[in-house]
Order: sequence, then structure tokens, then C-alpha cells
Amino acid sequence: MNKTIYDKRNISMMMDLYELTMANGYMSEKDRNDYVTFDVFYRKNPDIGGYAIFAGLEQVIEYIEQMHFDQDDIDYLRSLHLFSEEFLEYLKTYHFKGDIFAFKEGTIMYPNEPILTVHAPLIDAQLVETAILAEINHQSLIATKASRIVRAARGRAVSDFGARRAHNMDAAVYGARAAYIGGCVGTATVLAGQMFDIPVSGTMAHSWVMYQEDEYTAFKKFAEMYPDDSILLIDTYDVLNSGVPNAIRVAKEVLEPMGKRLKGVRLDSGDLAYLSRKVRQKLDEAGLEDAIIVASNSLDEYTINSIMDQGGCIDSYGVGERLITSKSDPVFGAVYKMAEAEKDGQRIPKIKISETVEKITNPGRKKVYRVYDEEGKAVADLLTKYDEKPIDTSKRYRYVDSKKPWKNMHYEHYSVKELQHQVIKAGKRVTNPVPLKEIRQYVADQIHNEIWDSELRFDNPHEHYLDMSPSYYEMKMDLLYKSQKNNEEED
Ligand SMILES: Nc1ncnc2c1ncn2[C@@H]1O[C@H](COP(=O)(O)OP(=O)(O)OP(=O)(O)O)[C@@H](O)[C@H]1O
Ligand SMILES: O=P(O)(O)OC[C@H]1O[C@H](OP(=O)(O)OP(=O)(O)O)[C@H](O)[C@@H]1O
Ligand SMILES: O=C(O)c1cccnc1
Repeated sequence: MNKTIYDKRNISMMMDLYELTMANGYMSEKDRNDYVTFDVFYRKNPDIGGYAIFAGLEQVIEYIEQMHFDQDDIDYLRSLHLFSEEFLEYLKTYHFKGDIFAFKEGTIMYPNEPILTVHAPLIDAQLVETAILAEINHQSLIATKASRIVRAARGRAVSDFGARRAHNMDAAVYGARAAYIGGCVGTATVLAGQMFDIPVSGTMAHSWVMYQEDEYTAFKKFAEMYPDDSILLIDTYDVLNSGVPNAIRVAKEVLEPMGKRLKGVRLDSGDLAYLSRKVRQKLDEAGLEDAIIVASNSLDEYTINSIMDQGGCIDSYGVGERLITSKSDPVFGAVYKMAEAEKDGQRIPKIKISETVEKITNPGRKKVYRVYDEEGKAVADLLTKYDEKPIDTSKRYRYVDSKKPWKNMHYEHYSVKELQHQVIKAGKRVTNPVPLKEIRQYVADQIHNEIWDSELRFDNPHEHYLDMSPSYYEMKMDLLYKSQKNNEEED
């Protein structure tokens, strides 16, 4: 079989040109083998929500481990007339040499905390920026959207129907992965099912009904072929006057004589709350109480919430375009910022100052903890310096609320969990891939057991606290003060 351009491409080249032009420049830095630290973080939750889900880590690890440049790549880069021969030679044997620490995939996360940290020689740390951000931004966005949609469905199943509306094939397949992590029960996308062991399912398209001489024949042929698995699309002509009566007739005339039950029907247009109630009534009257009603048509958490409020009788939602593109808020916005650089054996914290307070970064290598109350609810996240002594939870702990730093604040009767774990050591993975089902369960467990309800609500959710240890806060303030002083001296 011919290899397509998709299979032949070298994903190591999936980076912005400036990563390479900077790396080429770093070749002549005498300290280029010293380590630097970059943090990945994001600034606001999608859809003005109260949380997000960290997804895409496995693809980051795979990218890092495979990094290499083939002769074709070197030839192409040479043709750009931007790079020294020394740099091109260096790329020929390139592999990533640094360390990566990250939240476990599926961890609930909040703005402005380091969800992934790269600690690596300067060139290595720079080259991986684009791919890390692309993977984390995409899958975290879709996992978060899926989680919102699944919660709106209040226990009804949600399936990913998005492939055809995704921005391309990768977006469809990795989007299906992320949607499953976020709580979808499965996907219609066969390649995603095959690649990631996600349950696949489906119904039928309007073309099946339109191609046959009439709706009844279409339903009959399908039911004969798939007697255990027929979900009949009932809205091609007239849901209540034709679709439902034909579905009931097939259940009675075709399936019952085979000893089978009709699995269900699908609605794909009209007022889904009203129609589903009517359809339910008619199916029940015909003794088909166990037949399910699937609904689709440009659904998202807002329409599903509304349909649920209206008493819609829908057992399963198929959600496509608004999930796979996160249509209502399509940019996750995670960034990659330098936090620290080593020079002559000294660790120097770096801070990015901005006129906008939200854009001032959290400097230095750090640790991030989730703090739990006695009931196991996550009350806050906490940043400390990397080398602070471990937190002794038998004692009350003084922290700084960075929005109200003058207040004297303490945690009492609490426990903590460190959120970052090493996933790459000297360029090699040090954690096994986690089965997707486990990641999905981990997300569900946090949502059901750990997260405050006030963070889960769609309107005006509670903003999760990001606290700081006193010495971390002091270090940040000191850097801000020094940088202001330097600026004043320059003026
Ligand atoms: N009862 C309902 N409450 C809230 N939203 C609904 C309800 N029923 C359907 N919707 C949503 O309203 C929108 C209706 O869109 P649209 O007008 O395109 O559908 P339609 O009437 O079925 O037309 P078409 O046949 O072209 O799909 C969809 O996003 C659908 O999910
Ligand atoms: O609306 P979404 O959330 O994106 O869900 C996927 C949509 O894709 C299909 O429609 P399409 O018109 O592509 O094909 P069809 O003829 O099978 O309805 C399906 O019927 C859904 O309406
Ligand atoms: O199986 C279905 O019903 C389906 C799958 C993808 C898109 N729309 C519908």
C-alpha cells in the first residue's frame, strides 16, 4: 500500500520557524548546555467555566520521544538559507535530552498554574514549545467541552459525532480521544476507536432512508441486517406521522418475530424536547418502553441543558460540531513561558512583566499542590518554591492569598497532593501510557468527589484559589520590585 503524506511526514518538524532560528542562535551561547525551565499554563477557563481538564499528555510524550531530523528535513531546512552548517549538523543526531514534569493526564486544572514544566538545555527546551502547546491546547479544550456537555446531559449518554465537522482528520481523531476523556461514552469515529480502544457506535444517515423506495422498507432492511443494533432515524419525512409509526411497525413485524426488540430511534431536527416527549409516549403505548431515543443536531451544553429543563425524553445525545470544534469558545490559550535559567551554576528566576496584571507570569521553578479539606474537597491549589521543605500537614500552614496578600491566612485540618510528576527523564519516558478508560474514570472521580459544586455551575462559577507559600510570594514580589527599579534606572 502506498504511504500517504500523513504517514510519511516527520512530526518533529511540527514547530514554528522561530524555535529553529532561536535554536540556531543559541548554538553560539557559551552556556547553551545549562538548563532552563519553561512552564505551560493557561489564563482562563473556556466558556467562562470554573475548571478545565488537562489532556494530550500522552501525545506530548510520544512527540518528545520520537524527536529526530531526517536527511530530507535537513535538506529542506538548508534550503531556507537561515541556519549554520554547524546547526544543521547538530540536528542530524538530535534527540531531546531534558526532563518533563506534568499533571497526570485528566487532572482538573485551573488558570495560571504550571500544568507541564520542561527542564532542559536551552535548545531542547525551545524546540519543543510548538508541539507541546498544540497538543495540550487542542485536547484540553475538547476534553473540557465534553465534560461540560456530559454534565448538562445529567446522566444521559453523550457520544461524539464530530468527525465530519472537525477541522481535519487529526482534529477528529484526537478530538474523539479528548471527548472520551471528558466523559463521552464513545465515538462514531472508527479510526479513533481502533487507535485508542474507545467504544464505537452509530445509527444511520438520511441517505439510507432516502435511497430506499420508502421509509418502512429502509427501516425493515436495516433491522433485518442488525436485529440487535437498530437505531432508526425517524425524521426524514415526518417524525410523528411517518417516522414513529414505521419504526413501531418494524419492531412488531420484523423484530418481534425474530425474538428481538427495537433498540431505538434517532431525532435529528425540530423541537427535540417536544418531539422526544411525543415519541416516548407513542413508543411506550406500543409496548416499546425499552427502545431508546437518541437526539442530535447542533447540540452543546446550552441546548442540552435547556432540553433537559423542558423535560425532553432523550436517553442519548449525539454531539458533533459544537463539541469537536468547541464552537462557543474555540481557543484554549495555553502558553509556554520561561520561568528560570541557570547561569554559572546559579538558578535565576525569570518573570514576564506586563501592564495587564493577569499577564505577569509566576517566576522560578516551583511545585504545585492541591489542598484538600477534611471531606476530601479541593479547596485551593498552592505554589511553592521548588526547593521548599515538604509540607507538614500535621501543622497548620500559613499561605498567601495573592489577591489579598495582607491577610493572615492558614490551612488547618487539610491534606495536600503534589500535582506534577516526572514523565520524561533525560529524553526518555519514565511513566507507562495510562489506559484511556483509567484517565476517563479519573476525570469522573474528581468531578464527583473533589470539586466544589460552586466550581461546576455554568453561571458565575466560583474561581478556584491559587495560593502561594510565603517564600514563593516574597520571591515573586522581590523580582517585580527589582524589575521596576531597573526600569526606573533606565528611564
Ligand atoms: N427544545 C429545544 N430547546 C432548545 N434547543 C433546541 C430544542 N430543540 C432543538 N434545539 C436546538 O435548536 C437548534 C435548531 O436548529 P435548526 O433550526 O437548524 O434545526 P431544525 O429546526 O431541525 O432545522 P434543520 O432541519 O435544518 O436541521 C439546534 O441547535 C437544536 O439542537
Ligand atoms: O449536528 P452535529 O452536532 O454536528 O451532529 C452531527 C450531525 O451530522 C449528521 O448530519 P449530516 O447532515 O452531516 O448527515 P445526515 O444526512 O446523516 O443527517 C447528523 O445527522 C447530525 O446532525
Ligand atoms: O451514527 C450516527 O447517527 C452519526 C454519526 C456521525 C454523525 N452523525 C450521526
